Amino acid sequence: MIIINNVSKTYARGRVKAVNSINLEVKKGEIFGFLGPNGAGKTTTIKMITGILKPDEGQIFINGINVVSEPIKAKKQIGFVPDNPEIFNRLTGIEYLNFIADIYEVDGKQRYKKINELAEIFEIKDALNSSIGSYSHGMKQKLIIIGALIHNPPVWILDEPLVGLDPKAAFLLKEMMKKHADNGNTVFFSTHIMEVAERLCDRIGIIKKGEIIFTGTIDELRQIREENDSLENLFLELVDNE
Ligand SMILES: Nc1ncnc2c1ncn2[C@@H]1O[C@H](COP(=O)(O)OP(=O)(O)OP(=O)(O)O)[C@@H](O)[C@H]1O
Repeated sequence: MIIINNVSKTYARGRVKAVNSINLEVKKGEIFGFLGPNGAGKTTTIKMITGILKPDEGQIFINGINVVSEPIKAKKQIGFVPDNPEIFNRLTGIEYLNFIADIYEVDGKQRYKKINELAEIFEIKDALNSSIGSYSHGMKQKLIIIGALIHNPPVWILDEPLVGLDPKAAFLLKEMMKKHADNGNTVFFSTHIMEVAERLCDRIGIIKKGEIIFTGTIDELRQIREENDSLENLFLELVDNE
């Protein structure tokens, strides 16, 4: 479960208000899509949820753990896939995964099982002994996803996870996200594409210029957007973005 209470964040010494007093609650068993156009504040919010950035105001709890006051404990709950897969090019895939498994104190048996299972699913087993520098964008992304899930985290946070993945890998990841939520866990992901959210999410939140302008189901969005011009325009913008 993720709780975001009145969270704000500014950049450039307060000149850029990236996130403005947002409130969100994502429950266990739920896939939550965080939607918004470019520059809306999605990545900033995700960086605060994962403890990379500290909110200027407000609090964030992951399964009841305060991200700022108990950062290590909170991070153990989270599997995080960032939007940019630029990672340690000089390591081999398996060195990277072992490094991540060491940080999360995953024992040998579990890491072997998880790496085997996920590398098989994403078809990068044969590449694990090659250096990451030789990987394509999609392969790096798959490696990051495996690394993010190696410690079996209950809460998945994914920043634009489907961008750059081939259709088969995107399908597999979506299936994994559904299964994870069906097992009673939490999945939070950002996207700027309405269609992705429509197909995958139990609920969505829409952020625009740092403010949450809608939370609810896709059906609820359909009902109210006809009466709300600004939401309707944003909806069309997000659909056009595809
Ligand atoms: N390090 C930074 N310094 C100054 N301004 C920043 C910084 N990072 C983000 N911003 C600004 O904060 C706002 C929110 O950016 P953010 O990256 O969170 O949006 P986003 O919704 O993730 O966008 P995108 O879909 O393009 O990734 C934007 O106006 C952006 O220009």
